[in-house]
Formats: sequence, structure tokens, C-alpha cells
Amino acid sequence: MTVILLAYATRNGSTREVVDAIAAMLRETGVEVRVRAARTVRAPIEEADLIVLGAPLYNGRWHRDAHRLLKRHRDTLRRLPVAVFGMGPRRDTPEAWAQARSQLNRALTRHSWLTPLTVAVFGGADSPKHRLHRDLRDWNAIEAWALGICRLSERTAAHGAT
Ligand SMILES: Cc1cc2nc3c(=O)[nH]c(=O)nc-3n(C[C@H](O)[C@H](O)[C@H](O)COP(=O)(O)O)c2cc1C
Repeated sequence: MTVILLAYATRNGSTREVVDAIAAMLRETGVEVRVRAARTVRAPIEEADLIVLGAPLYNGRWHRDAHRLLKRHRDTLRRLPVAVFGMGPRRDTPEAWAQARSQLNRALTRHSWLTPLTVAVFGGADSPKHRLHRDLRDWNAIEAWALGICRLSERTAAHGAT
């Protein structure tokens, strides 16, 4: 059975909600999914056919737990397919979306050995305690991405089996 590890970092919980939604979608397709906070993923990394790493952008930076996971597990992750997503932006303008994307791209350049299968930004959500509680998460885009991941994992598993 295909095993997908979903590793995430979060400050206010919205990334975890996205990961839970992705996990539910993937499980419906018969994939085995393990959800872990990025900081708790220790070496040796669990056996998985594919890793999904999701974390929010804060003040132009990707969450440090995501960086740490990539650093700590570099040798294993070099050999495994990795899909990446970031959370942001906070404002719904083309400029803000482009900025979030370029912040994530810049963060990934710190790990030049990494060639993700796919990279996405899903839109940010304010903490429930925030006065405005804006939520730009596009659940249709998240679902489409999760299904794409599923197809990728099937292809990877088939490739590994030959
Ligand atoms: C203080 C603060 C700074 C933020 N900075 C950025 C940023 O630089 N770029 C971005 O795209 N999103 C930014 N965001 C949006 C967060 O990435 C978004 O709210 C995300 O959903 C938070 O994830 P979490 O709930 O998992 O912590 C910021 C949010 C806050 C509250």
C-alpha cells in the first residue's frame, strides 16, 4: 500500500486544518496517510513513498520547523519524492499572491538539493482570535492538489515496484 507522510508546521492552526483535509481526501483513495508535526519527525524518517511538507509564511519567511525538517532529513529526502506547500498571503490581491509564492520559492532555495514534485501556496487564514478572521484558503484548489499528489504517489509506487 502507498504510504504518504504529511508533515506540517503551524502557529495558529490553519495549516494543520489544511493537512487534515488533505489527509482525509487521500485516505478516501485508499492511501495510507500519516500526519506528523514537522518538529516531531525524527531520523530515520519513517518509510513513506511520498512526503508532503506544508508550513505557513510569516513576515516573509517559511516556518522554521519546515526548514529544520528539510535540513535534518536531507539525505533521506534526496531519495524520496517531496511535495511542498506554503500558507499565505493574508490579502487577496494578485501582488500579495505573487509575493507569497516568491517568498516560498526563496525559502526553498536554501535547500538547493531539493527538487519538489510540486509546490503550491493555498492562501492564509487569520487566527480565529483575530478581529477580521480573513480566510483565503481555496478548498477546491487544495482538493485538486491533493488528488494530483495521489496520482503522483501512484506513479511513484508503480515506478518503485518495477
Ligand atoms: C503576523 C503575520 C505575518 C504574516 N506574514 C506573511 C507573509 O510574510 N507572507 C504570507 O504570504 N503570509 C503571511 N501571513 C499569513 C499566514 O501565513 C497565514 O495566516 C497562515 O494561514 C498562518 O498559518 P497557521 O495558522 O498554520 O499558523 C502572516 C500572518 C501573520 C499573522
